[in-house]
Amino acid sequence: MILDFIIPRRGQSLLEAYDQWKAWAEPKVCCDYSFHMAVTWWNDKVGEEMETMVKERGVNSFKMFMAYKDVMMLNDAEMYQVFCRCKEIGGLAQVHAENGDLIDECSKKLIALGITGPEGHAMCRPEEVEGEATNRAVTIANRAGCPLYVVHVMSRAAGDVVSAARKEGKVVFGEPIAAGLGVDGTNYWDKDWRHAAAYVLGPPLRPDTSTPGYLMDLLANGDLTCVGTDNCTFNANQKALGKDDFRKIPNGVNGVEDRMSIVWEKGVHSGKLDENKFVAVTSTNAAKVFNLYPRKGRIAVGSDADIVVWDPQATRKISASTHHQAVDFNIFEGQVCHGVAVYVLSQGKVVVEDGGHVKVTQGAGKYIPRKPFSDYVYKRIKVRDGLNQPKAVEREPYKGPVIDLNAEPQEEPKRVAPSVAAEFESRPISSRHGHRDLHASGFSLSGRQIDDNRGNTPHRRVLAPPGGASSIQF
Ligand SMILES: NC(=O)NCCC(=O)O
Ligand SMILES: [Zn+2]
Repeated sequence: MILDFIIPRRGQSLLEAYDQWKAWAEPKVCCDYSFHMAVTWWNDKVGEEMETMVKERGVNSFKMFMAYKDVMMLNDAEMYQVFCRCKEIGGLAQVHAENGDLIDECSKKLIALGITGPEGHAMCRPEEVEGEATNRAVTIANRAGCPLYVVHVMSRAAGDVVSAARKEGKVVFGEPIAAGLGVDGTNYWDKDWRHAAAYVLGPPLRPDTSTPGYLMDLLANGDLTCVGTDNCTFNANQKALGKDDFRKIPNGVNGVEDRMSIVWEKGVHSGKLDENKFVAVTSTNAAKVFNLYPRKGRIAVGSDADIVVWDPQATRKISASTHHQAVDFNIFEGQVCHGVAVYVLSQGKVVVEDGGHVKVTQGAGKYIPRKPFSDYVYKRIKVRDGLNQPKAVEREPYKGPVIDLNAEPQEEPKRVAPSVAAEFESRPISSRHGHRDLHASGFSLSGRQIDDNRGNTPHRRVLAPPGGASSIQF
């Protein structure tokens, strides 16, 4: 089964986008499928449509972009609103965590410096940009009391944020993808433009070559939960839209077809995961998080017969020349992986046999609606909400005087000589607060006044610094 992302255009109705994606899928899809919904803009109507998505279309996960400024990016306040809405309707908030403002600024600088190739894509979004956004998403989710799923965790920094949040007990899930576990970001510096551009995705692969192994370690210890792919392929001539400007290279790489082999090779064959953990991170955990379990993610009477017969000893060499995906490049080209799917059954029918021969029927895949409030995600949240209702302090009402800080000042005391009073009144009104600007006053913090030398004029003292709520004593 696959879960695809519906991505409405900014301003487009979620329902309309759903219908469009469904119409694309229905005649072609070869296995069961369901949808996540991206929330690329926000207003009350979007909030209402999210509820319709959950109740009438079986969509229970909503992705927000913290990157792609001016196209799909939401700001923090909008994210908070969407997270709150997710919580009300039992949806799972998903984030693409990168700081879109910083990426935008930095990429402009790089272009001005003449760095236009794919390496610029990695240089303008270093891992702190992912780490910061991941931390911000965790914070916003925590303020909204909403569970969070971080899609495509691509760096040590982001992985560490997810680990720390989980250690603190926050309901946060992190998803590495096949690309991040199988290859690294040194490819962006390849001399062949076509090769380098083929690896462009967001967040990028990291030039730190220890990153794939580190992400696998987090998967092994349970800090990361499910292996996704974010499969989103473009041919070389489509990537070439950005031949003179890395910002125009369409983001996305392959992953679905090779995901299982990559996880087996880098995880099980390396001794980091056992076979049971392999099943959990490639299937069962996702079924639980997205509320498909036990229909999917389990082999048992009553569950769907989507089954892989796996030969752990067999090997295969990954190549664009033999793969089945509609793309002319494979980011795992040449890798030899242990672990081969000898047979695959979908809905009880054999769709792959003899270690690779595919025989599917287009349109045979069924849309699988998903219910909200998945236990795996929401059970802890519900208990906590029951225990932690915010409560006001009970106290006697305040009965003293209340001063209106915006009211016109009282008449100046009579004892101030008229010329001094005129000088005081002539100080400009500050544009920000509508009050007199004490920084420009003749008062001094030492207590010295403009009229100190005037015979019997009384002495005035400022009790609080300028800019704050000062009171002047006579
Ligand atoms: N990972 C990736 O670049 N996919 C394309 C859209 C997205 O950024 O999620
Ligand atoms: Zn994304």
